[in-house]
Amino acid sequence: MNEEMKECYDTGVGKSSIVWRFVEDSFDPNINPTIGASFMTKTVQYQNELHKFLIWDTAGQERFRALAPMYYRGSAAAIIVYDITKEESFQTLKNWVKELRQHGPPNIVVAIAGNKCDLTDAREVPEKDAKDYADSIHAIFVETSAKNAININEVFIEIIQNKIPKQKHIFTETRGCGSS
Ligand SMILES: Nc1nc2c(ncn2[C@@H]2O[C@H](COP(=O)(O)OP(=O)(O)OP(=O)(O)O)[C@@H](O)[C@H]2O)c(=O)[nH]1
Repeated sequence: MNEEMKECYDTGVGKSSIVWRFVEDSFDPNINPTIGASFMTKTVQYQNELHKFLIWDTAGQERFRALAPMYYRGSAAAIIVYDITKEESFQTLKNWVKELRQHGPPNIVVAIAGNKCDLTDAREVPEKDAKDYADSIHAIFVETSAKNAININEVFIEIIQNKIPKQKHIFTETRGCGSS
């Protein structure tokens, strides 16, 4: 991990909630923080083909951040999550992008998810700023709400459209610090 990742703001951005919404179509307002990492799978049909996602949901707490490379090293795609109501989480995300570029697989598909878009009154990160940043690094970008099921399936469909090989892992993370 680099020096910039000392400050970690990726816990609680909604990584697990996004995965739960995608895999189980449910939402738990009292979900516990992830310990270490959790693993889930989901198969979706898209344009007459089955695509199986093997998803590592990494922990956002700083004490787990050193584990992240174990999960992203073998991954075909990474969903990096920030909270649109927390500017710091967007800055942390940029550090994660740098880390993935430096140490991740060379052709990893990167998707940026600005989660909690249902909390518009508390927004701190303008959608345009995040979209411009994502475009500048050729990443997929969507604003999501795990709570209201907004754009959750769309993130994964966009990853399929970016032509990741079948049966590859997905790594979700939020940071610039660790993952979730
Ligand atoms: N309003 C709103 N709350 C959300 C949303 N997604 C998650 N939350 C809430 O945010 C809190 C943290 O969600 P988690 O899914 O545990 O976040 P995480 O990023 O996995 O957290 P760590 O496991 O600590 O890294 C929980 O109280 C969720 O209910 C969302 O889209 N909208």
